[in-house]
Amino acid sequence: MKEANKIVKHIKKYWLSYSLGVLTLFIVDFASLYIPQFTGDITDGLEMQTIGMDGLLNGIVKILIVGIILAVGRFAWRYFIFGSARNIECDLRNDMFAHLETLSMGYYNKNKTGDLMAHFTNDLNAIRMAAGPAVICTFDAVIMTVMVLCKMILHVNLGLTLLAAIPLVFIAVGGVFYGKSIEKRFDEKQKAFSDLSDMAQESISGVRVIKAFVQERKEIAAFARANKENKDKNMGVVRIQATVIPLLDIVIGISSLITLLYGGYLVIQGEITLGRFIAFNQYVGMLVWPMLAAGDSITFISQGIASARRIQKIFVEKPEIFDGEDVLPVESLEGDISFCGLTFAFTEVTSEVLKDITLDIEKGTTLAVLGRTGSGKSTIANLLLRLYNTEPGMIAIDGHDINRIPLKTLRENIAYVPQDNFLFSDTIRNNIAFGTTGNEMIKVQEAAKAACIHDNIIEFPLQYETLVGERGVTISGGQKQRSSIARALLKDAPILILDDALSAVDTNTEEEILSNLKRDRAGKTTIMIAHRISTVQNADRILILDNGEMAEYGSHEELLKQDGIYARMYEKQQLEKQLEAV
Ligand SMILES: Nc1ncnc2c1ncn2[C@@H]1O[C@H](COP(=O)(O)OP(=O)(O)OP(=O)(O)O)[C@@H](O)[C@H]1O
Repeated sequence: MKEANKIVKHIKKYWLSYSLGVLTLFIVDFASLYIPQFTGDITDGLEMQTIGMDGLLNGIVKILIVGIILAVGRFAWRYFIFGSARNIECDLRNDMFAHLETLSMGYYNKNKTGDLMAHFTNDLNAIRMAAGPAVICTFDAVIMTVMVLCKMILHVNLGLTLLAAIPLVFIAVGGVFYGKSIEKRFDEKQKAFSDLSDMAQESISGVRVIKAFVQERKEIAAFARANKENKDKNMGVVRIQATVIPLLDIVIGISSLITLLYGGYLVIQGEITLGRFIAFNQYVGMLVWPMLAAGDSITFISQGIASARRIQKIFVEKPEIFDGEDVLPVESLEGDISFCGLTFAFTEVTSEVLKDITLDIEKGTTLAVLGRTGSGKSTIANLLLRLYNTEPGMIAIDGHDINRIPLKTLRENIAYVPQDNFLFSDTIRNNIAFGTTGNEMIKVQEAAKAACIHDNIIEFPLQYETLVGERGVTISGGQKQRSSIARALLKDAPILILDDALSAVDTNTEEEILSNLKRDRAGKTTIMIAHRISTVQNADRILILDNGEMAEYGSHEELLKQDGIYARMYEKQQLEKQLEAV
């Protein structure tokens, strides 16, 4: 039950609401026992002619009062118990989301989005069922059965009650096997649902690629396979439930027949009155629900445990990147960066992506990073943002080891334009203002102007209030890229990292953005990852990475003199320029 710890913590939080719910449930169950008794008394009174019209009305009023208690009570227990279950589900969902936000990139590299989404839907739903309906079912199955049996013994007959109780033994034994089996099948069902969610999520996100490569049929077939697997696993659960419910009905039916036979015999023998016999049959009827509830209770609890186990796997996941005990009380950064023998591999089993990089980026200067694809350029950006850990002493900012700078300070002092230019499903204005506390229009517009996107935005009918679709599909790739630059510029941090941020703009716009950057970023540090010489040639220092190594390092002029990789790239791109001009 270790898996249920998080849930137990939340159940404790709502103990008062649960207690009120259980108390009203008890009152309802207890009060409902009086209806058969009052009905039996009226029957006996009428048969023996010991009651008249007054007595009959009196009996009916008693039944009515019990009916009102039942109506109010049933509202109250639903409100308290189902309400608590909904609160627990809501709290757990918040906890899960907050926990996921703390997890490092390594976790997201290993886990699929669809799978995580399934935890938020199906698993939390199963936990809610275990925290709500299961509580009622378990209470009814145990307390109601005990109360009904007591009433049967005290009010009617011990022998008859023992006979009626025999099926309960079968149900109790069968329930143990049923619970184990349903838990296993439910786990498989949830896994199939995760895979299906993942498939749907990937296919919808990648729909443009699918269409461009005319792969719709293949995707449809793959989806159908995942969907069938999901259906089959669901059928596994349905089959076992479908077997158990008729079995319960049979057991209950046999029990009713036996009690009818033996009870009828007792009436004929004069050992019990007809009224008691009628009341007894109503009590047997009242045992049907607790028996069914026992089945449901086992189902809900088993499924809840399986889901709690799956969710617990997320909660035990520890963030790899966090502030250590030796964290320094640094609240702001200037932007002096130094790499000292920076060597990095993503995992212990993969090869080194960066090898022995040593250089300084002084505050207020611009470093450009060039290199073939896969040479490690973006990795440098990831390491500066501490999305992955580096060994102590390899990266320092303002003389502080990066691992000792508080994460909040580090990331607040770096503005970053990622390569994928992710935009949220929100207005352009809010997207640009994402990294700041307000969304003051003047500031948003200034940043948009510096990123050369303002003129495009004001052409949209809703201008800055234009909604950007999921992943920014309603605006062009270049516009998305420049909106992303504007977002970073508005943050106005001491360090700016542009990861291939000018790849989708024409050379004129590129020139304009670069000159705006020079003006706005004076005195601040900029790291510019690029593929084009035109983007980097005015940078103070240029680093050429080759297979993770520092192949060349210097200013534009120095690198041209070296007549190496950079000089060749320059010549090639000059040639291309001339050809374009022709
Ligand atoms: N999360 C990761 N796990 C393992 N390896 C990774 C991961 N991310 C990148 N790599 C590998 O690290 C190497 C460097 O990747 P990086 O993204 O830094 O290259 P890049 O120079 O920025 O390339 P590009 O110009 O194509 O953006 C590549 O070989 C890549 O496959």
